[in-house]
Amino acid sequence: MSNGLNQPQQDAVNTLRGPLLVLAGAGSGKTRVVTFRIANLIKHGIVPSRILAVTFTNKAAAEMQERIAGLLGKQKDKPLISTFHSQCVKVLKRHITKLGYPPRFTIYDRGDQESLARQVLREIRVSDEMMRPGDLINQISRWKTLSLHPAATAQVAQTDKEHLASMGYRKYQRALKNFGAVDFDDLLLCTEELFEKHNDVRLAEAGLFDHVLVDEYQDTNGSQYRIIKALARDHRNLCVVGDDDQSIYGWRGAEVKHILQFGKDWPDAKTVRLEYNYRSTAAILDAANKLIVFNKHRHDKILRAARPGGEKPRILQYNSEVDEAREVVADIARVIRTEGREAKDFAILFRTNEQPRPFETELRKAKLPYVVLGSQSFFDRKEVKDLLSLLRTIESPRDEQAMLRIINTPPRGIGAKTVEGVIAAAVKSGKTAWDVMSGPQLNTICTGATADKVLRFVDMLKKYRAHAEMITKAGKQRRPAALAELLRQLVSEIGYEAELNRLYPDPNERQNRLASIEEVVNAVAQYEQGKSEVSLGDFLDEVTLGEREFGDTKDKQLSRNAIALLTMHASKGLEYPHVYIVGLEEGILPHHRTLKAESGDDIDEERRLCYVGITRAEEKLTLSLALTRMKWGKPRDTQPSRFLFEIIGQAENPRAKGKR
Ligand SMILES: Nc1ncnc2c1ncn2[C@@H]1O[C@H](COP(=O)(O)OP(=O)(O)OP(=O)(O)O)[C@@H](O)[C@H]1O
Ligand SMILES: [Mg+2]
Repeated sequence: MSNGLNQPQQDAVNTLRGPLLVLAGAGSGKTRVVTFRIANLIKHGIVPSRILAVTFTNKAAAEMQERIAGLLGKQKDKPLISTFHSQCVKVLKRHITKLGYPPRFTIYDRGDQESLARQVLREIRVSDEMMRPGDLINQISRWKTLSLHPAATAQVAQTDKEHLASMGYRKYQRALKNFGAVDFDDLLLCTEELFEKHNDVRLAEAGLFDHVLVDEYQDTNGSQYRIIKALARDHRNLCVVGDDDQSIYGWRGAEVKHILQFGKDWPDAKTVRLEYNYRSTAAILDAANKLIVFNKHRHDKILRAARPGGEKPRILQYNSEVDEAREVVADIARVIRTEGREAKDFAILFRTNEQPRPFETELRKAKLPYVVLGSQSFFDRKEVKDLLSLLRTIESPRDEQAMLRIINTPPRGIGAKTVEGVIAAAVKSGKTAWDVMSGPQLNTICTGATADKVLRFVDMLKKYRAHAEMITKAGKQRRPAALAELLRQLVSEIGYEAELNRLYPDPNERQNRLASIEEVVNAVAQYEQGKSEVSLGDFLDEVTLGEREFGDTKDKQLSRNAIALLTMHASKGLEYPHVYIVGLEEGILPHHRTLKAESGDDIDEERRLCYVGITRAEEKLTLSLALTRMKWGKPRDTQPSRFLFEIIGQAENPRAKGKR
């Protein structure tokens, strides 16, 4: 072994051309191979910016960028390390007009999607009891991850509910396009469609790179799979790494078959297997291996511990979820105190988003620093949404969701009646609400005084739009923090502070709200730093894609040294010395939704999720459960998760028997 790579790892890193698959278990150094291979390609003269590496999360992308800088030193020209979604945004920015969208499109987040769904359901007269906006969005997303367009869903819909959803989907999609907006799934679908229908676009985009590398390949869905294929088809320099045992996004349309059939798509592919796990001790790895053999349909794989020995995982039972939270936190505090560990060495892993609450309470009581990873609560604050909507309206006036949110916030005398009139006129004439508001039709909708108010609003937006465009054009010549300054002016011109005073009589609350506005301004200023060209649209995209965060950001908190609270889904690829997996109960892990399903496939995915969780631990793993848990305000008895019995060897494995 040299330079920290074992023989097969070196083999992969030194394979500089052609299709390459690294199929290997958790912690075996797959991500390390991707990173070292990029560095090696650069050493062999590949221009860094002609290398594209795709990862699943922004955090993974940032970590990889850092590791490469560590290997090569800081360089000006960098490889492009990106998530699927960010890369698609770049493609769409260059070519989306070919699909009939405006060049400046908006990306809808979950909140925007739901409010549009609410509108659509109202239009087709579906009540909340029949279908909630969230249900419609989930169904649409399921269809989209299968690359089904509205027309196709009318064919596959079977139940009444699915037929309604199909109708809703058609309306939803039409409205999105009208507003010049796309949702997260569309980012992938539209890119796929562009590549499929416009070969010139595909050639131009594929021609930007000589090498494509993909981490966590087991979790690619159909669109992602086809996008990657389209990008790598000509140069064939495609390296994918993954682990079929860690495929945990089947519910989002990911298909393990993509990784298992890599050799069929690329017959000359070289396959490398890694058999040593460098992350976890043998005792932890043993638990993981005992669990995962219970799954059907596995690719046989060897995974040995490079770190011998270690402590056996602990299994702890508590009377209630409150006890569980208190004792886990007390345990962490004890280890920090007596073993000289730091807060950032710990992670508490959950199955559901509701679980962290009691833990947060206990951590606060214990005055331990913590960070909840993967939560977006800051963006859900009213004042932050208001401000971002205002910026979005300035950037892209067709974005009706954003405009309707702020047309009368703070109140400027444009009532609901006027708004309804504008929308009705827009629908009737096939125009956007913005066209109606800024055209002669306005006078037929409202009285002169109201029309004046609308016009003043329109003019204000136009003024800021022109201002923002000037800043973009000025490039490097712009004043420092020019966009942040624009935002400050805007906040003052609309009188937002006075509005806060009116809404929140409590001075503390007001101060809080004001602070989040300040954070948005700060974020804009940070975005501008060191960029040669800036634009409002670019900033907003970064925000929506989660690349840019505000407030007490995760990064800030992490560098502040904090205990990580995260779901097992979000923990993919990460590692911590001490890991606590909590709530190991039937109904939580495996999740109750999967218990109903007839086929065992869903349970298998839950088992893989548990496997992902266990294999995050380097030195010490603690599994815990509560014997009772509150349901609708009453404590209910629980049952230990079947996975616990499997781990400790007290479950019969029908598959192991069948094999012998
Ligand atoms: N040859 C090696 N020598 C020493 N340490 C190694 C070696 N290969 C990998 N490691 C270390 O093992 C740990 C796991 O590596 P890495 O994260 O690349 O694994 P992975 O296969 O991507 O895991 P996962 O499946 O969880 O994504 C890291 O801390 C890495 O630095
Ligand atoms: Mg990895």
